[in-house]
Amino acid sequence: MNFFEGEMSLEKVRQTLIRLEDTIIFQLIERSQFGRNKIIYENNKFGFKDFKGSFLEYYVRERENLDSSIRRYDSPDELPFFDKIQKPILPNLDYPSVLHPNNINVNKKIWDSYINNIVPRICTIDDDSNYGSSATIDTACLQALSRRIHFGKFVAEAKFTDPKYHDEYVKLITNQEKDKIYELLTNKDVEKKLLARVEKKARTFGQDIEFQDKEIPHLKIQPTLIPELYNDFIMPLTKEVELEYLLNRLNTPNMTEKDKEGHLHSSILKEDYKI
Ligand SMILES: C=C(O[C@@H]1C=C(C(=O)O)C=C[C@H]1O)C(=O)O
Repeated sequence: MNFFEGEMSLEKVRQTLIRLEDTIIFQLIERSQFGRNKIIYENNKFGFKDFKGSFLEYYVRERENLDSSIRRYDSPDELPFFDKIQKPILPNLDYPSVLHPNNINVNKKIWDSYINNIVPRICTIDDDSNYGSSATIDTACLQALSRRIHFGKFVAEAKFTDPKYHDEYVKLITNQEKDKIYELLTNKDVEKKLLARVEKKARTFGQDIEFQDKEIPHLKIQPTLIPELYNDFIMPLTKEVELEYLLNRLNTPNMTEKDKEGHLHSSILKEDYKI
């Protein structure tokens, strides 16, 4: 089953977001076991030939070159529906293409938030020289975060097509009323439940089995950090994607069958759109 069979239901999309929490939390816990290793995010520190970026950018680029499932587009016309609806993204951008196929402004924010806020908060040790391991997990973290945040497009599409809110959205979008759209797409109840759930998951997934006999379980990560990161970065960025998608929603024709198909073969792997 995928989102496009029948109505695109908000419930189905939300279930996927919940499932993606597991991936994100596991990867962040993994990353927290290594030092911050700041040097891997700084440009020009490793003396790569003909490459001026950071170790992480180099690493991600090389990894993607090996991964045939990452599709690079030759022109904006090739972009599938959901990418067209955002500003078309051309290849040869500054940032690695794990994050490319979608919205470049958001991609930059994901990248910057991750490096400047998320990593410093979860890594308690400063530098332990595990540069390769750190970059490997960073790639997985960025992929998981990017995927989750860009799912905002599906969330927004489901909200837009919901008969209960459709007319209201059309009116607000016609007038480009950003704040009101943001307010309408925000669901405080869902957010509150999410924050409680991800803390519980962090507490559960982060237990060290070796220390199980002790009365107080040994936790690999401070569990309250995870809801903090969701609250400060992951949810706001998701909502930004939703908002931008909706602001552009009336400029684009409805999805054709071909668009639906194309989309399922697009940037984010096909499997990830299945439930
Ligand atoms: C994703 C949604 O939209 C908003 C963003 C949320 C999030 O990023 O988790 C949660 C609730 C909403 O405020 C949703 O409604 O499920």
